[in-house]
Amino acid sequence: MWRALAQAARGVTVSIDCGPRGFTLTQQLLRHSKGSRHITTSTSSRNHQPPSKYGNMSVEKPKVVFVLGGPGAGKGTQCSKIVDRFQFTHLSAGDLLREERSREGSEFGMLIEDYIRNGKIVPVEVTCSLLENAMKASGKSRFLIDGFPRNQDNLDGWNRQMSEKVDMQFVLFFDCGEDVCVQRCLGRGQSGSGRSDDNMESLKKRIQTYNNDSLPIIKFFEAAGQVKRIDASPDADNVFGEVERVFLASGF
Ligand SMILES: Nc1ncnc2c1ncn2[C@@H]1O[C@H](COP(=O)(O)OP(=O)(O)OP(=O)(O)O)[C@@H](O)[C@H]1O
Ligand SMILES: Nc1ccn([C@@H]2O[C@H](COP(=O)(O)O)[C@@H](O)[C@H]2O)c(=O)n1
Repeated sequence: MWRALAQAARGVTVSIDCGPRGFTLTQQLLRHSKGSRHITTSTSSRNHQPPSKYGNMSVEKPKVVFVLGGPGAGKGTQCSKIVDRFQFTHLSAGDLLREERSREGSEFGMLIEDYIRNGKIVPVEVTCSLLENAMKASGKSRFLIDGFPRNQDNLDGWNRQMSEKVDMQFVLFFDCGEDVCVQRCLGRGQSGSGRSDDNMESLKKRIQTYNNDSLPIIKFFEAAGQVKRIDASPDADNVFGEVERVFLASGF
């Protein structure tokens, strides 16, 4: 079982106790932060994204939109459309974890696979470091952070490590019934997603995690007036119509 032992100043270096051998997580992850497959950014010249000032931390903070919703609600689908239309870089926490799981030599591969297959939330020290590394590596300044924060541990870790370094705009919440979510994930599995969690057994656990751990986080943001709720049950183009309205109204 993983246990966070300590977090150094500014949350950059994190030591994780992973069984008998200790190691420094950020050193492990930083070596592999360049050229990641999970990053999708607009290539259209009309959507040219201003260069980031994140590297030297001296000027404007990067803007972040959290994208939340049940498994299969359509977060990734809508993020691709937002990237095409607005000046954002898409970072999926799940994609980053899958990439780290598959990386040759990763110390975390088997543990991440166990968490994903069982629909559990990976300790924030891993996920938040992957996100921060990807943000820095992108050189961009507007981020859709998809599938994060997913539980209280995610939120607490983000607040320790990242909240003061970024300018969080709002939470984009894709609200979708459980049955629709399940059918979409099963359909994605049947279409060859190759995901080890697009099956009924994993989905039951993912939905339980969503209801028990993720919904309270969405409610927390809602109470703070930070949630933009989108009905995610219509077809993807109609959902995007609503998403577009939200981004335009928010000045993007
Ligand atoms: N509005 C929609 N109507 C019908 N199908 C959709 C819609 N949005 C997405 N899908 C399909 O549902 C499946 C899940 O979509 P997507 O991967 O975008 O969801 P997600 O919320 O990112 O899922 P996860 O959290 O499991 O990664 C995909 O096969 C996608 O093509
Ligand atoms: N913050 C997160 C996000 C995801 N995970 C794990 O990855 C699985 C798949 O996530 P998707 O967003 O791609 O559906 C999820 O079920 C978790 O096991 C996580 O641990 N923390």
